[in-house]
Amino acid sequence: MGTAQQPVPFLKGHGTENDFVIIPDPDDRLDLSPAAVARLCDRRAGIGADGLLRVVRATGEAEWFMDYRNADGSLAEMCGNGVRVFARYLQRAGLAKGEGGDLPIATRAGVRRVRFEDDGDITVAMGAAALPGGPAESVTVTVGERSWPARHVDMGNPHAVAFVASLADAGPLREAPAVSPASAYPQGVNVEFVVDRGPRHVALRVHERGSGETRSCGTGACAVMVAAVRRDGLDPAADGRAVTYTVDVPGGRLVVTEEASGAVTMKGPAVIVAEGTLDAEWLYQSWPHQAHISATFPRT
Ligand SMILES: N[C@@H](CCC[C@H](N)C(=O)O)C(=O)O
Repeated sequence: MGTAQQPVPFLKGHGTENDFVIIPDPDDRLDLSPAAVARLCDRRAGIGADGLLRVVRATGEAEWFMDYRNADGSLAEMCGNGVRVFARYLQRAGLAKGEGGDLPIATRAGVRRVRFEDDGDITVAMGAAALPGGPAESVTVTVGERSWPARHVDMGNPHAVAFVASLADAGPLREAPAVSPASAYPQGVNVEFVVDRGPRHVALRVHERGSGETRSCGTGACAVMVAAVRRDGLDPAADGRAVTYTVDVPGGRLVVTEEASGAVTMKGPAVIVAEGTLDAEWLYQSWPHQAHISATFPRT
């Protein structure tokens, strides 16, 4: 449990403007309720962020576990931008053993390896995408009166990828798009809207499960790339050649590669912008909306 009187250190960072509160908690002492996470991520009454990264010491292949939470306090399996920002924090804190090689980081979706590039970017080995077959392969995304066919892509967390004529077509995205059949996504879904910008170059908007529309989504960029490769009739496995796409997001640019093995890598920036301490009494106070927030995955 956290000690209510002790200030709680935090940092703030972002990757292509997908922003995170980072809470170092090496010894796993803090019990951050969904309400406390939502309070921290609130852009008016809190620090403000799309999600939270709690840094916890792990045992096994990876020395550190990324406890990722969405802005509404719910848990998610994986966060692509988050894992780069998490790695940047470890590097800055002198905790990134394996620098010069690959640094393993544990997530709920399994271990992800990151590499610090000479140009300052961080590359993440995101694992292979899963492309569910059968009725779940093709889903329909609806916003208001408009609907689009979409592809179900799993990057450790669930995505529905819809190719659209214009990024403005989805409107202001104040609410989560409806995705059917709902049975394809029993835990909810992240939705990407995608347009072409040129050969092997796409741009997206994203509505994230648990966070709303954000300026970027790393797992979303990978899901989009994997869907675009198939839409474009490319087959890295059959050709025995990696394929790379540039994926523009509202907050910047990510470069995503699918290897012949199916392994996906994502390269992009990660920045720490501030650090400070949180008032623990504010953080741990009971909150009237607590009853409306639920976590849908196991805690670790
Ligand atoms: N922004 C993230 C994805 C965060 C999790 C997502 N909202 C979910 O619930 O699956 C990324 O960069 O991948």
